[in-house]
Amino acid sequence: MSTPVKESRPIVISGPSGVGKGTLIQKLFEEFPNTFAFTVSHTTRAPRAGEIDGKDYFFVTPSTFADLISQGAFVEHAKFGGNQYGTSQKTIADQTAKGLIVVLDIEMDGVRQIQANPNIKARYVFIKPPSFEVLEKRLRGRGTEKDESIQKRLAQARVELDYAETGVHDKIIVNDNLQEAYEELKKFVFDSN
Ligand SMILES: Nc1ncnc2c1ncn2[C@@H]1O[C@H](COP(=O)(O)OP(=O)(O)OP(=O)(O)O)[C@@H](O)[C@H]1O
Repeated sequence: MSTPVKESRPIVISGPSGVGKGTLIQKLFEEFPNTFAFTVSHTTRAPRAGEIDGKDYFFVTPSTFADLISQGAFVEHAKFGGNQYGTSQKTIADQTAKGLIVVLDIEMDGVRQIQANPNIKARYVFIKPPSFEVLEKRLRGRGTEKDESIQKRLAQARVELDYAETGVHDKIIVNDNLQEAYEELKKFVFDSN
């Protein structure tokens, strides 16, 4: 079922690794399968078990990634946890042209770059953990990262949380109770302009 929306500006969802962005976005897509669209990011990181090239990410080598940067293909690209991630201008334009609302799940440097890009008029949501301790617990509980990667993500999380304090996002949602956070996200997506 598709739901009428007031506008089709892309929604940029950011927040520290492990805070629950993927979980919230998945719920939104499940409830409204014909309203939203993902853009498939490019990354130099290795696929996790079950991830499919071209669906979850375009998995590329560092050299291909560098070529795409020099061609100006990305609206944002960033290095995180030793790997590079980028969103192409084309993937956003293609989905918006279909009448879908693009949902972007990106981290802080990417948010900054999109905010500086006059061609993209997005709305910005920050997902915040109830506490740093809870964030660490979720990240460990997910079981996808080695300890070194968890430490990197937690260090980056502090920087992300400080950035959110500067008031650059349109909406900040604390993901404590998942259902409540999801309701807040839906309200923002469908109600505000
Ligand atoms: N409100 C919540 N309460 C308890 N656990 C949660 C909540 N939201 C998400 N989780 C759990 O926390 C873990 C991290 O969630 P998720 O993978 O969605 O994070 P993420 O922000 O997408 O991380 P990354 O940026 O690394 O992809 C998952 O195991 C998820 O099930």
